[in-house]
Amino acid sequence: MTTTDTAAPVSQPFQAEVAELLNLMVHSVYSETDIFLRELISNASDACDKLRYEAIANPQLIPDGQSPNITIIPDKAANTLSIIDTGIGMDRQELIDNLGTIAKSGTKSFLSRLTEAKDGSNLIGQFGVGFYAAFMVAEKIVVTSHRAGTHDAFTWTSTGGAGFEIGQVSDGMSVPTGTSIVLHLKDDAKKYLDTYEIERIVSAYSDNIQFPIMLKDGDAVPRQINSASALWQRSKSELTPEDYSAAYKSIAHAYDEPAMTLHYRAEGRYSYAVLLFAPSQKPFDLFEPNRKGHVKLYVRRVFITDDADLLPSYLRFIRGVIDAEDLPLNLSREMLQNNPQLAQIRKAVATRVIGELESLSEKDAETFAKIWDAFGPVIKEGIYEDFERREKLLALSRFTTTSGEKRSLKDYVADLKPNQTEIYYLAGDSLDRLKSNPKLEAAKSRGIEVLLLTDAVDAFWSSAPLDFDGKPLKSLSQGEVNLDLIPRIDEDATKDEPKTETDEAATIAVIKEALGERVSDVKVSTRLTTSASCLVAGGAGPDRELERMLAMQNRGSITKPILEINLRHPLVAKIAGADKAAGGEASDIAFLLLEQAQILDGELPEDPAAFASRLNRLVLRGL
Ligand SMILES: Nc1ncnc2c1ncn2[C@@H]1O[C@H](COP(=O)(O)OP(=O)(O)OP(=O)(O)O)[C@@H](O)[C@H]1O
Repeated sequence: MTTTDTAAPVSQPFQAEVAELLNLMVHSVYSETDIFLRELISNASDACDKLRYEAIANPQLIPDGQSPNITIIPDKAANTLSIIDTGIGMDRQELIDNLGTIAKSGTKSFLSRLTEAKDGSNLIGQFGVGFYAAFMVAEKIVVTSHRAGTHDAFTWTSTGGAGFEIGQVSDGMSVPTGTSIVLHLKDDAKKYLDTYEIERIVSAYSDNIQFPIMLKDGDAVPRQINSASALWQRSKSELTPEDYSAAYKSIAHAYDEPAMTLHYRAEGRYSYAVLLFAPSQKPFDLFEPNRKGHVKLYVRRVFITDDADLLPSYLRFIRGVIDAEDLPLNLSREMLQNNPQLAQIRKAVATRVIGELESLSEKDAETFAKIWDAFGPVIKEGIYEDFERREKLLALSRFTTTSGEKRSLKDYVADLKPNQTEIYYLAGDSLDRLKSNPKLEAAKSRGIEVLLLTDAVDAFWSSAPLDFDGKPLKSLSQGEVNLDLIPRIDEDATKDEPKTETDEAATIAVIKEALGERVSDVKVSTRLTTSASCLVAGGAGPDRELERMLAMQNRGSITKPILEINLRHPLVAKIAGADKAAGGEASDIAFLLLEQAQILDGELPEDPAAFASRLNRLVLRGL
């Protein structure tokens, strides 16, 4: 390739995060340096995919007779390893943007984890860091690229320090379209010049790349070193678990093992092949706000887009390929959204994925638990969004409850207590706090199981009116909860409960008077057995946890709660005989009932200083 520059190259600094990442790569003791080749080959393959796609509308982008390929050239004399593709190429700005910045916010957060981790280098292997991995083996990298459809070619050169240089090739048209990446290898990376090593890595990691990978060793005729077949088009019986694992890693650019594999061919009105995987590890972009999926759409083995939203957002963790036979190759954006065949495929595949998760949960609970731990909070978004599949998603869901972990609603319903007709839950932000929340008392005293919901998404889906197996889901911190029909199992405890004859109406009136506008109502609680008070939301409004979360995101205000009191509690009983003047003992107790309930819900009293002095006053009086 001609790399003479017409003008002096221009230096550009790396974005701060890139510089930080490179620093880590260069100094990392990470031993799995092989991954660099895999990263460069997958980028080359993506570039070939993109060119083939653009050429559907614009066939002259691919010269006659040329089929996309990737060539690897080790040059022992020059101590360089080149990876050359005939893909889409990059223009000047794309070189700067793609190889000088980190666009994905997920990568940034990965980076901070890398920096924080004691042995961050292990994480490199888990996530892959794309192109920049090449700096583990190269002291200098020269990229020469010619964007298809343009006349110019540019070079990008870096030694991995603070920045890179951009130059222009004098005769751009002498450079074939595509990208060549020349790695000037570090002394300890010379093994990558051995053809044996290259073949080993390609067959381990990149055999599934759909384009031929050619190895050109000196003057020998280049030979193909991968099988270059679309694995999803092969029949299941030909494939081993290792084939699937390799395909997953190569299609998803992943480093973990797939926890679930779904491979089938749909025939009938529409024909298409499906190869989908559920990862076993949480990818770092799972909670990007765009909630984009990662399933690639192919049409007759030609990559079309990875942006077709082939699965609902709550299945965005699923990776893989759907290859349709009967769609036109030149699918426009509108067609992607409105094509009835794609709509049909979307629906059928989502149902299949959920079905597969269902059968995995029955056949292999341990593997399903892995998927649930990593992606449960995402799947639960579907309970809220996918009305049609709500029941199925609820059935898939696993919960930590007062009876144990990983409980399904089916388990819950099987253990219902006599006369129990509802499924109870309590939402909050910490499991420990929920476990000690007084709102559980009445349920506990009857041995009733309660779902403890601590994922941020729980407050949302549980706000929809839901039932499972005909049993409505009911929050213990909202509206009326009456468990009186369900027998108590702690009869001994009830014997010890003080039988105080508190005047209900008078006590409530005193508390109301003291708290004024702070609460919407004061009621006698059926939820409490031992604690003095708790706060609940009115029956019609949202659950308190949801309100609190929405308020934190400035999406609504908190309505006034209802204070529920336990008439049997000695503190409540004290009100009757206490000084009822404004600011007197009765008022102090009323405030204390409110404020301790707030604290138990994980909130702070509105005026912590006043809270402290009231508490001190009461304690001193007692002493
Ligand atoms: N050979 C290439 N041809 C064309 N573009 C390339 C090539 N290599 C890299 N790029 C561009 O540079 C971008 C950054 O590459 P990089 O490998 O760092 O991340 P990525 O491929 O986007 O992500 P990941 O590898 O983690 O999935 C790519 O998205 C692509 O746009």
